Amino acid sequence: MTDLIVATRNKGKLLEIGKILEGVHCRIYSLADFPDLPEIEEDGVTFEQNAIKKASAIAQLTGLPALADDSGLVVDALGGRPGVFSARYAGTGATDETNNAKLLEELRGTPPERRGAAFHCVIALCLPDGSCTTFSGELRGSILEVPQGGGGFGYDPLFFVEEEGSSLAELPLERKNRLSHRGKALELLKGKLSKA
Ligand SMILES: O=c1nc[nH]c2c1ncn2[C@H]1C[C@H](O)[C@@H](COP(=O)(O)OP(=O)(O)OP(=O)(O)O)O1
Ligand SMILES: [Mg+2]
Repeated sequence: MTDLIVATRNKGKLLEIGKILEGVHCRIYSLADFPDLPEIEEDGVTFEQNAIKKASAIAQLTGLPALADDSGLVVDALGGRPGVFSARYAGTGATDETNNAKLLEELRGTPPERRGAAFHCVIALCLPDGSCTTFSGELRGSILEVPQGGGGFGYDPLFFVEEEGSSLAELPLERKNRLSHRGKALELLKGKLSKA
């Protein structure tokens, strides 16, 4: 494989994925290289369905092997919500800020021992012929009561990682990549690429 397009509109994800793929012998494109591509509707009910939908649509439209990431936050006390709806948790026009505010609001009064959560990530790699492979990763942690740190994106300032004693937003990108749901899924993908 000599070309690969990373099919995400999320700049935080793109940065993390780009760093992990640095050593891969492949020319890496992003959606910015193809400004006319349409928005792909994420109407699947699982991370896997949405990842495959995004990657296969972009592979078809560009004629390039495409990689997509579908990920989200699964909160124990909320019965797994926001899950696949993480990006739209606070409704239409949701931003990282409004999503984080809604999460704090929904967990108000929930004690630390019941604030467990996990990030899930499914990476799909699809070829223009329609064939797809998926890789997944998970990271467990808990939801803080007050945001901590200025790095990362999304729910990072509220996601506390026990082993690090800090939120994901307090970790340098490379350290986050080493332990994150996305990092784990992409390492599996890299293992596969190196044998391809
Ligand atoms: O490491 C992470 N650190 C913090 N937050 C995260 C992370 N990973 C996923 N998330 C959150 C962000 C967003 O609210 C949702 C992903 O939604 P998701 O549809 O997969 O991505 P997106 O719409 O931002 O970009 P795109 O679909 O173009 O790849 O979960
Ligand atoms: Mg999305």
